[in-house]
Amino acid sequence: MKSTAEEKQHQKLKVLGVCGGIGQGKSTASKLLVSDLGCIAHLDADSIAHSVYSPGSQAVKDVVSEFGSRILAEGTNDTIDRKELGKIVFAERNEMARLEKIVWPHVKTLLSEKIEALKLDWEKEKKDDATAIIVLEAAILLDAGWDDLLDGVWTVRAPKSTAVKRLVETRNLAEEEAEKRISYQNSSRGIGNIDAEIKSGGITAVIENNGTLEDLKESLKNAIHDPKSWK
Ligand SMILES: CC(C)(COP(=O)(O)OP(=O)(O)OC[C@H]1O[C@@H](n2cnc3c(N)ncnc32)[C@H](O)[C@@H]1O)[C@@H](O)C(=O)NCCC(=O)NCCS
Ligand SMILES: Nc1ncnc2c1ncn2[C@@H]1O[C@H](COP(=O)(O)OP(=O)(O)OP(=O)(O)O)[C@@H](O)[C@H]1O
Repeated sequence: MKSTAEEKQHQKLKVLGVCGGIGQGKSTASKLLVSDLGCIAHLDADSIAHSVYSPGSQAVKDVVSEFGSRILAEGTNDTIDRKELGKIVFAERNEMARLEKIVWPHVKTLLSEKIEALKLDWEKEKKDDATAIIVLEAAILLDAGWDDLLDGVWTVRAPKSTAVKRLVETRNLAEEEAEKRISYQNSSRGIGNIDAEIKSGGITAVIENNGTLEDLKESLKNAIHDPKSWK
């Protein structure tokens, strides 16, 4: 018979952070983890960040007071035009840092609430499921300091040439634009400095994504079952 401690360990619901640069495959990996590998939910930080900009919210007021009314959608005084805001912040790192300072705390609050709600639902169902995992996909999760929410942090990695090819083929981006977007994220933790993050324990597994979707699925499956992939 299992001891109570063993049982608890067995039933623990884990939160897995998936990071990686644009076009490397973090979204594909996160979806596979749920559709094929038994994880129970996929939270996407990009969409959660978008929901922070709901018209009239405190975040919108704070962003407008920082960047001015030029980032409001035409004819409104409470709705952010994300494309306009993007033009400013993607062009200049310091501008993005100002935005992140406002937005990231709101995103973290929403994330924590969503994770708590999923945990409560799972506890109620009392499934004896050793691989009950919530997946949080976020390119910037280490920079944002969300690792305290996580039981493991995996980075999905593909060679730059593969990522550029995939972005050109599937997102209709010009090659130069794809390269520019990849370079933009190179200074993010867990994207441009993977070896140092592995050494310091910031990243607990690297998922190579240079093959087929079946290869990616196999790597993810191995990582789920490898204790070294978890904190
Ligand atoms: C600048 C904003 C308004 C542009 O919105 P838009 O809908 O046009 O683009 P989207 O959000 O889809 O982002 C496009 C790509 O850039 C990446 N990206 C977005 N913000 C950042 C960032 N701070 N650092 C690095 N990459 C980023 C996204 O992961 C995505 O791959 C929006 O990206 C934003 O609010 N960014 C700041 C908040 C943030 O860091 N979000 C990322 C996850 S929380
Ligand atoms: N192993 C693979 N084989 C074939 N295509 C792939 C593979 N992995 C990812 N792709 C494709 O490459 C493109 C980029 O992948 P994905 O959207 O998962 O990247 P991402 O890291 O989430 O990027 P972003 O930061 O923009 O969200 C997608 O169109 C996806 O279908």
